[in-house]
Amino acid sequence: MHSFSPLLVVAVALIDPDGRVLLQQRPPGKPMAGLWEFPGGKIEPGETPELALIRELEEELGIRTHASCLAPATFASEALGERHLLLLLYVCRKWEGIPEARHATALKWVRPAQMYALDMPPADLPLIGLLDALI
Ligand SMILES: Nc1nc2c([nH]c(=O)n2[C@@H]2O[C@H](COP(=O)(O)OP(=O)(O)OP(=O)(O)O)[C@@H](O)[C@H]2O)c(=O)[nH]1
Repeated sequence: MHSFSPLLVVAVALIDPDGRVLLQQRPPGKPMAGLWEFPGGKIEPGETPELALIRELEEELGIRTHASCLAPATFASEALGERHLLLLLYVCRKWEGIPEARHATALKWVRPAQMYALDMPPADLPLIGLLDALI
């Protein structure tokens, strides 16, 4: 039987009071360098998705949030090389601190409609319409 071991990734649309969403640009040297993505990363063994996201937000952006501020929004299911990516997307409107690009090349706040014009990972494209409807 074919064994299926998905790559579990958690990501978040941080939404500011103007309805803009934070994207970060993947740095050189990483797969998909230069593409604009939602902050997040792989869920480590033993972590809940929410704790993985809280950890990634601290590491990548230097901001703090709580599980109660993370609302599950949608997910993406997409082939990724030899693996299969399951990307769990949350939305969050409340955090502490000002996001800074600790890992990314750059950050930018964009409205969902503007995302269609940006280079984003293939898994992210189906998520844009949902965010557009949600915000
Ligand atoms: N964070 C994030 N990852 C995404 C998005 N879309 C997408 O396909 N991915 C993929 O999901 C995976 C996330 O892994 P990562 O490399 O960013 O996460 P990480 O920080 O745990 O990795 P590292 O510790 O190996 O550097 C990558 O293969 C990345 O290309 C997205 O919107 N946000």
